[in-house]
Amino acid sequence: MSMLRTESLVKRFGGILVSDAISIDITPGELHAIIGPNGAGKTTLINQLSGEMASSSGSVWFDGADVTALPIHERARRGLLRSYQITSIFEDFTVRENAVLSAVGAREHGWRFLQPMLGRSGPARAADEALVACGLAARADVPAADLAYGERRQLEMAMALAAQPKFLLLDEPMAGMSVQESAAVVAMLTRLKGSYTILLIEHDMEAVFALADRITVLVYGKVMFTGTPDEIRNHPEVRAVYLGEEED
Ligand SMILES: Nc1ncnc2c1ncn2[C@@H]1O[C@H](COP(=O)(O)OP(=O)(O)OP(=O)(O)O)[C@@H](O)[C@H]1O
Repeated sequence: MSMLRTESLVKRFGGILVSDAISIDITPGELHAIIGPNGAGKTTLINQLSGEMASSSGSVWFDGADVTALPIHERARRGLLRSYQITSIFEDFTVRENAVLSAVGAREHGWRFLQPMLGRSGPARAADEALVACGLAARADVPAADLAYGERRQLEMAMALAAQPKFLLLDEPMAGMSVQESAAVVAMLTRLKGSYTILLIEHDMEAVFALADRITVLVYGKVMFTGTPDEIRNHPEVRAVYLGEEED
């Protein structure tokens, strides 16, 4: 059974075909990476999966249901979540308050309940677990405004996890990070692996090959190949078109 599946998904911008009949299939608990040269259509595909962009044709199936026609918030409510689409970080709130707010928001209780919720089991527990998973437990009581760039990205991820999604769409979570910050994100994703189903777009090939169960190579909007990291490494066409280009 698949958690997320697309059938011949197409996106056209005017006359330009950006997603060219993409069919992918992601199983529960899998960490699936999408790689491809700049402009291959990776971000467009994530936009189509999250619901930020309507598809020109084809379908998206999530958790057994056809969600192609559903708007972004309805897909999020069903547990298909893109990390940054969570409420933006509130600077004056502590790290923990931000995570609790996200957990409360996901349950559609609304804001005014934030204060009492901080002491309650459901959202507070989800928030604390998310902070531990993202390596931010020791920073829980720090105002979000005091976080370093890498920690802010970790908080965004913690806020997504606090909402207890079934599926996480991660678009370049390591972009703009230092080597140490990237290593912290790889460690975090390694801990999360298996507990969540994750689609990861990332240019850092070392991270992708360390983390992914399977990788899909996208070139000019088309799926060139899907396989395990070893299969990708040894695929002549992929090496020539993509990995070779990266080495250059
Ligand atoms: N709103 C838009 N209107 C017209 N063309 C677009 C639009 N969004 C994206 N494109 C085009 O679609 C193609 C794919 O873009 P996309 O950002 O999805 O690629 P990508 O693989 O994510 O690239 P990168 O690795 O550089 O982030 C590009 O040629 C881009 O110019």
